[in-house]
Amino acid sequence: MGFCTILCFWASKNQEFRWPIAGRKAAPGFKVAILGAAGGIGQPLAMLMKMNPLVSVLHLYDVVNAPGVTADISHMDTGAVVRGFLGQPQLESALTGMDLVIIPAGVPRKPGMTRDDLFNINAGIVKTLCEGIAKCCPNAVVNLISNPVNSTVPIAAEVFKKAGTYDPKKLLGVTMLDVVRANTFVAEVLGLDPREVNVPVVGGHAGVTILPLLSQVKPACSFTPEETEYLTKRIQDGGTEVVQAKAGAGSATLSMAYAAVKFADACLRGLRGDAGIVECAFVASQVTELPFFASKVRLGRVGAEEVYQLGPLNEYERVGLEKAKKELEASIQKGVSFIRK
Ligand SMILES: NC(=O)c1ccc[n+]([C@@H]2O[C@H](COP(=O)([O-])OP(=O)(O)OC[C@H]3O[C@@H](n4cnc5c(N)ncnc54)[C@H](O)[C@@H]3O)[C@@H](O)[C@H]2O)c1
Ligand SMILES: O=C(O)C[C@H](O)C(=O)O
Repeated sequence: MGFCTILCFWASKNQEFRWPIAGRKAAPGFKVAILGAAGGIGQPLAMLMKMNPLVSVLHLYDVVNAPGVTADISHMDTGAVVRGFLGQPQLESALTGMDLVIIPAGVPRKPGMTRDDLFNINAGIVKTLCEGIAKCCPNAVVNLISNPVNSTVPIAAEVFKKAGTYDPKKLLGVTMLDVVRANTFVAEVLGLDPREVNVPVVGGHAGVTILPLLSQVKPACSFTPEETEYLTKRIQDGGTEVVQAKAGAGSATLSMAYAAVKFADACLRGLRGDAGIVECAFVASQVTELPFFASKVRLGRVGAEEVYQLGPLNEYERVGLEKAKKELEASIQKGVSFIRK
């Protein structure tokens, strides 16, 4: 039996387990927890958050392999103090005192599945984790990655409402990967560096609910109807493109970790009080008649401080919006009913 096996066995029996066992005092900064930290997204996300100078404490929670990932990440010579938490008995310790909780816990798609096919497993996981957040860090900003985001965000909201801790500004469904993909694919068509391109992506995070607003791309540009059709479809199917290429080994993990860190960093800069931090996210919204919708939001000291309207849409986008709302409504309702049943 190797040292790690003994450690994992001991950790699973010992609710007070921490890694490292003796740690140094944390420098000023934000305390961030990753739930699902040993997964395909969780591991590179943990690595990138350990490199973020705004993070002083990084808690890595998972139901498997948290000690191994924590030992590994803790050897990086960056500022954040890293602690690992393994299994449900350690969830409360993982969450207590956190400013930001990032959730990539849950199962990913295999070829042929929709994100909604993940609902039966991931809904329960998100519910349990959010109950922990409501109890241990009710003021934390939550970045929810677990699919189907269109339903897991409403689930989280209902859990927080039930616990009496719901603050719509603090619950953000992560749709940053859609923006990252849109920037990349649009830049390819325009022959630009993707860092020069910004594409707002609104609606939700599944199929036709992913609605890129190509009429609002910066820098200002125009597309032929064929380019619009190609880009919209490619952005909507970006996740499926990766699922198919991975052929059963999961869905996007590395680009998602990159996108999650880009979004988490924006949230932390907002919490710090930086002005003008605007990103797209799936949030409680009055932009349409639906209770949740992804659009640009201004991130500030208390989370999503302002939710922006969609701006002028062209006819192609107006048609897309109607399709998106129809599917979104059902997904939101499914999430709400899971808790209210
Ligand atoms: N929002 C997005 O844009 C986006 C992008 C990519 C993937 N995702 C979703 O993110 C989720 C994770 O994807 P992945 O590729 O990292 O999957 P993965 O299977 O590689 O990792 C998931 C991790 O979650 C852990 N986990 C399971 N149940 C848990 C629980 N109750 N508490 C804590 N951790 C738990 C697993 O042990 C595993 O380590 C999936 O639902 C996937 O669909 C979302
Ligand atoms: O496509 C998936 O299932 C994962 C994720 O939602 C993605 O967009 O890559």
